[in-house]
Amino acid sequence: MQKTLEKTHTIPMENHHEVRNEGWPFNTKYFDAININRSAVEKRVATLAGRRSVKKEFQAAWLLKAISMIDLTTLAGDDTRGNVMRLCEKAKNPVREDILQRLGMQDAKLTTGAVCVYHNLIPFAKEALKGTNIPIAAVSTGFPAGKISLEDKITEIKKSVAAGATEIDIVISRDLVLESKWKELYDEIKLCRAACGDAHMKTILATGEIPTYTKVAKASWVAMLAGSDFIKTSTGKESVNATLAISLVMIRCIRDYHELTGVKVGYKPAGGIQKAKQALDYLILIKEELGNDWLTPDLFRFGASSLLGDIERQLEHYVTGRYSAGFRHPMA
Ligand SMILES: O=C[C@H](O)COP(=O)(O)O
Repeated sequence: MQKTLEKTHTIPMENHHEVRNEGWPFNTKYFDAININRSAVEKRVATLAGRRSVKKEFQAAWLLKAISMIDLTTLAGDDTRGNVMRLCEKAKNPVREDILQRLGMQDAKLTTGAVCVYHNLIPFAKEALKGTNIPIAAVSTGFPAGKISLEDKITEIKKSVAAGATEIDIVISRDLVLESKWKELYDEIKLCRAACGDAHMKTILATGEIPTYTKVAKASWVAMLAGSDFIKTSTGKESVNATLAISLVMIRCIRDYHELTGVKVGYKPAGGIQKAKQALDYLILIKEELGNDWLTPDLFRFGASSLLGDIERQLEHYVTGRYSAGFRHPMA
């Protein structure tokens, strides 16, 4: 039986967002008064999964949408040309043809939002993605710890852009957050943004290394004021990576920044998002807090290495009624 999705989409598939965040003059007045109540945040997200769910054909449509917002990532010490080439093939064809056909989505030209790799693997991604519009994101600025000089950070960014990355994921100096050196942090991020040129910049806060939600919120503000196109939770290498609670804190800052400036900054939770169900929880949170405008690859991405495999498995279950073994959905 064909389970076509054409009439059941609840989220638009097109991207409309074109305006970049050019930043805003630094002033601590925007975030001085922030004081986040941790238990209120945790209570709000704890009820999310119980209160809201996405069913059947809506779920399949949302999962396809989620795929279009994945930064399909490999950031491993043993990355090779071969596994980056395979990753890119998966980014181009994220769901098996027979599953897409049964969903009536074979002509949707579905791809992931981007691929995300280390700098020295950009040429292989470029080769594999030639002729597509799939962006190459590179992690930069001394990823994952950020413990290099600012001069070296700028040089790294410029090299990645020159090599063909159109998105740069930078890591911030966490010590500046820990010591509340907000103006220094602003200046550092602003210089990184200038070095990115036309490449879009996602600023990784590494929230697992920031001790309070209040500091996460303040760092989110500084990153946006300095011109980040996206704010991103984690490198995937911290002991605590993306969580719904941290996401709530960060996306409310995005909402408030939009109210102040009229500019929409994107959001990227990353690290530890492996299951389709988790992805749906994030999408529900975004829809509830920011609205449908943010449910586009221009304003929302998952940073994930293995999420796609589980989503494909759930889609196969939707069309066949059976679960296949995880190894049938290799590479993400
Ligand atoms: O930015 C992306 C993360 O490094 C991916 O983390 P993950 O391997 O836990 O999915």
